[in-house]
Amino acid sequence: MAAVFLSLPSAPNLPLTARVHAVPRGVFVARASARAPTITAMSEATDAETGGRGRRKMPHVLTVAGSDSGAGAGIQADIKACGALGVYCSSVITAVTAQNTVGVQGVHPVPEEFVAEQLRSVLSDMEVDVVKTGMLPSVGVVKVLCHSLKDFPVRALVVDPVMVSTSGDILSEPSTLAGYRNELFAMADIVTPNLKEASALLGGVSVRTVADMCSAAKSIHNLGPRYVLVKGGDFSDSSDAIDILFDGEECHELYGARIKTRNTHGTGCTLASCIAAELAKGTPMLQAVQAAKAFVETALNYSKDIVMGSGPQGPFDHLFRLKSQNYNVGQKLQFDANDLFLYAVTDSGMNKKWGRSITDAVKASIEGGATIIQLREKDAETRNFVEAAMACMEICRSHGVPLLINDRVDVALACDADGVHVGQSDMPARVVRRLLGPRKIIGVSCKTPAQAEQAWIDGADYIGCGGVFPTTTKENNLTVGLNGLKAVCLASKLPVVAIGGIGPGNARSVMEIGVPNLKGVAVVSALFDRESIVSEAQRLRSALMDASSRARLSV
Ligand SMILES: Nc1ncnc2c1ncn2[C@@H]1O[C@H](COP(=O)(O)OP(=O)(O)OP(=O)(O)O)[C@@H](O)[C@H]1O
Ligand SMILES: Cc1ncc(CO)c(N)n1
Ligand SMILES: [Mg+2]
Repeated sequence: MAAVFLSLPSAPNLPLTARVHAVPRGVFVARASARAPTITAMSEATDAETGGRGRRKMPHVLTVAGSDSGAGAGIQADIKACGALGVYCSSVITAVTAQNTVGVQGVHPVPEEFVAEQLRSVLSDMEVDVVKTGMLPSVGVVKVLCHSLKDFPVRALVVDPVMVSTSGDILSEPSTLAGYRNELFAMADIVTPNLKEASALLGGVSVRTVADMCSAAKSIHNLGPRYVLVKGGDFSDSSDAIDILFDGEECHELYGARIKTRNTHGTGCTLASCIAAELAKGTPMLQAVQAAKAFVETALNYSKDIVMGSGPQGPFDHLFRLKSQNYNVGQKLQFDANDLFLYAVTDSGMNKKWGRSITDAVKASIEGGATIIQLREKDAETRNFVEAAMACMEICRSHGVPLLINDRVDVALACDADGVHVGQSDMPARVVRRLLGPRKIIGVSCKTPAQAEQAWIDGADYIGCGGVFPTTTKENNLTVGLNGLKAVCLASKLPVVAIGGIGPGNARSVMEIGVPNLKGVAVVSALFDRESIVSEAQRLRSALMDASSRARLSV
């Protein structure tokens, strides 16, 4: 039983007022069959209460974990991480620890029956989407949790098999290992051991290299979870933070920058909570893991100089976005791939030829229907480019059209653009991601399936594929043709925009290659090397609309 389970959990409000312990189990077991009708009934009631404005469901993660008095890890990290990602987090506490930056001074497990009671309270009432587990101090608690999840299924289960703190203190009985291996893992969508935990789960095998991580991930996958993420935070002599994700078929090497800081207490709890939060929002697993990793890296970077406590491992600040303009202002919550529909790439040479300012070119392309703009200024002075980019940003924001900058991450940062587009010889997308943070849009030009796979691993949001047809805009540009475009689309999970020699006359033939992730066409000369940008954009738009309505009709 891998994915835990599609139906949204819910049950009627139970009379849970001021009781201490022991609620009869049978009451809760019986709820399962009443689940679907209950949701409808609750929606109607709440619609009436909100005066018809509709019911807003908040994504909800339940963390089942231990309390860390120092609040860097455990329940406290989980609540902060979910909160930072806009997700509600309820908490079932399995143990209370006395803990600080020096280590763990004491552990006080919560009685198993009371863990069960907390689980019933939350799961029976509060529409949990995803359960995330952290410190489960005994095999008894693992069993209690498995029972609860069978009674109250949720959409996904994230298991962080916490065993030992970084300070070396034991956080779960050795017998818990058997509970994980024999019961909980089979219900898990993802399990996230660190190097030592991966080794312990496999009877002490050595996990010291990336190849070891990959084979450990495969062996743990045999215990039942759908995905395994072996975390490499403990590879402290590497300049990268490398994690390995095994999806049942392939091992993906996920690279991030290793932040030089002592403030890494709770990275594992935070990572697993962010994965859970993203899954609760509906993000697919692979992207959820990437977003979580980017969050940890950005939080560590923001917090690297914080001084708290005298011990070797300090906490970091999960709520950095509330405090830092860099990580917050004007950011899109999620990239909308449909924005790639009519993608206008400005060209400084062409603007010069037609005597246009870059802002006039941008205004006209938006007026004609462009859905995203990229500024490609190969020969502008930096100061002029930044000024023009700021002016274009204002125009684009006021029309709700995203603006990307070609190649120049510094210019994108300076004008707070929505993102950057890079080619194969520009800065690697994963470095761009590190500089721009998790929420900006990153596009990568790719000609081959291998480049497309790398773009995804590096955390890109979309692929630009071409030149599809021969073009004069780029010298010595290899043409991939419609077949090359199709091969890249089929090989990638990312949305693709086609580029190179495309205009109103051939846009339809491009869109008709019939792959769902081809989202639009990007054009340079078809708009900017023409007398009227507005009317050329309109012609192109109607050719694209025509192609998409035909595609819909033929489905
Ligand atoms: N210094 C660092 N810079 C960047 N990323 C890091 C760093 N340390 C850890 N990470 C990342 O944090 C995530 C958690 O990995 P880690 O191996 O630290 O987990 P853990 O040992 O379970 O953490 P903890 O037990 O301290 O909560 C991984 O994605 C890892 O790559
Ligand atoms: C309560 C708790 N959970 C997890 C960890 C692992 O970081 C910790 N140190 N403390
Ligand atoms: Mg851990």
